[in-house]
Amino acid sequence: MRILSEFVEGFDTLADLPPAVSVFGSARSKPDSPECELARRLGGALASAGYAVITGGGPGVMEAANRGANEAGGLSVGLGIELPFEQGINEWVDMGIDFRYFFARKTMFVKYAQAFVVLPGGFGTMDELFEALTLVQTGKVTRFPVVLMGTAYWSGLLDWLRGTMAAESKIGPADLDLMCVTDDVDEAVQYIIDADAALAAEQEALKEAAAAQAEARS
Ligand SMILES: CC(C)=CCNc1ncnc2c1ncn2[C@@H]1O[C@H](COP(=O)(O)O)[C@@H](O)[C@H]1O
Repeated sequence: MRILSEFVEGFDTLADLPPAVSVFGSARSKPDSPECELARRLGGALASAGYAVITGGGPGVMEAANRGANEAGGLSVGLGIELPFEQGINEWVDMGIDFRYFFARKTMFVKYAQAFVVLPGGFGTMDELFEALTLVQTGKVTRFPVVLMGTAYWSGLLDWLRGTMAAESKIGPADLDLMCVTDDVDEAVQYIIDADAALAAEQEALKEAAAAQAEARS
């Protein structure tokens, strides 16, 4: 069955991936647009910090992030999607997988990444952003940093989330803190590194507490 084989191929191919960050953004942005320039610098900075960069493997912001990672000597991953106006996986991807189903592909973006960075984009980008926020909000993934880059682009949405969605109690006040919003590549990467370190410390403390409990029982 194609659906199952997409999960199996994804899990097999990505099993040995080093720590990675998924980067999202518009398929339509021109290579010389500010968001592509930002995505390229971000891809490079993530690669320099030791993260593989995962994108949707398409054009625009995806291609720019893959390009930045590739040029900085990092691992550049593209999880492509079969579309009627198919353009193929961009040339900056070292490890590419093609999916027919969005939902199988979306599982891979979350399962194999330590964090999401979301740059300006359209419906596809919104879908990916709000899926990540829902997973964090409901505790289906823990401590998953979500970074929004492009403060001017996101400000209208953030105002609405604060002024309408939170004001009418459709989300909790703390839910808005699930995102870091910045234009600064270094700040974005540092936020991810800090969240990684906090999670590692938490897991270590849990392990030590479990070991101490086992010791006390014996
Ligand atoms: C020129 C054009 C529309 C090509 C489409 N080719 C695509 N290739 C790969 N992923 C895509 C594509 N279109 C949308 N996506 C997915 O949706 C997001 C971008 O959608 P949008 O442009 O923001 O809404 C990306 O992060 C990606 O995961």
